[in-house]
Amino acid sequence: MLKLENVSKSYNKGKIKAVDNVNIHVKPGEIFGFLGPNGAGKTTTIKMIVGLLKPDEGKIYIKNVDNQKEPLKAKKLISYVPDNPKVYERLTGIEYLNFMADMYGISKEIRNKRIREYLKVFELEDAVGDLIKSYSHGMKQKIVLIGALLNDPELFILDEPMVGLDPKSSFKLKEIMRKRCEKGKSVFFSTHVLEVAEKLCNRIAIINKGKIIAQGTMEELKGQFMNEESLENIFLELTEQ
Ligand SMILES: Nc1ncnc2c1ncn2[C@@H]1O[C@H](COP(=O)(O)OP(=O)(O)OP(=O)(O)O)[C@@H](O)[C@H]1O
Repeated sequence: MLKLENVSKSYNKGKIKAVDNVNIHVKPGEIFGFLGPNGAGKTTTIKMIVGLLKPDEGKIYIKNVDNQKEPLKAKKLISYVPDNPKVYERLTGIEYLNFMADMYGISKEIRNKRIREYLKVFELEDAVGDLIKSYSHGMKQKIVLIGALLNDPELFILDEPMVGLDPKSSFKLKEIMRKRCEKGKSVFFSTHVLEVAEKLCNRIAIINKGKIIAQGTMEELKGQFMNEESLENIFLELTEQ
């Protein structure tokens, strides 16, 4: 579903190596957690996957589509929720959702069904006619999530999705992630919340100083780190070296 091959990216004319020869493979039907301390290179990696940044080296494939060679074809397969969603504040919720559906060329019938369904899930039905600038931070996050789900993406990519969501919304999002994966679709998300990653993810990669320092299922990681019981211990041992 998603393959990163020897991907690297530097900032400031090579002075900061944000992502260093990263290899990641996400399979269909997987929830994949991308973990790492602050400044490890998570957002830079995600921005390269979604086509907002160009890798200095390496290749990224989404369902075997090279995201540099065929960017539009690759973008049709994904949806992206950034860590700090900037929404068009002068649109109403429903105008924004229709705009997103137009961008992906979704028919009226399908979009109306999906919009109704997700507005109900995230309890935004009453606010959808109001301007987004009147929304709380959590409501803005939820409208962006709904917008990103409208194209029913093969690969759903989220940067720190749980931050700012209340426990109920966070629970609903996790349910949506699980259901998508049951249908053979995939989710790739970064998080600092290790308990969420441990419970939710089929596989995990840990990045530190731009390099992947561990990748596998929880069982595989526990096998590698025999003395460590929890993901938190493994994470701390690896990232404090
Ligand atoms: N636009 C930029 N210009 C220069 N350096 C940058 C830029 N964006 C990120 N960096 C640097 O690249 C490295 C990786 O940053 P990145 O934002 O990818 O990490 P992150 O793992 O997402 O961090 P966090 O968990 O704090 O969001 C850091 O050293 C950061 O300071």
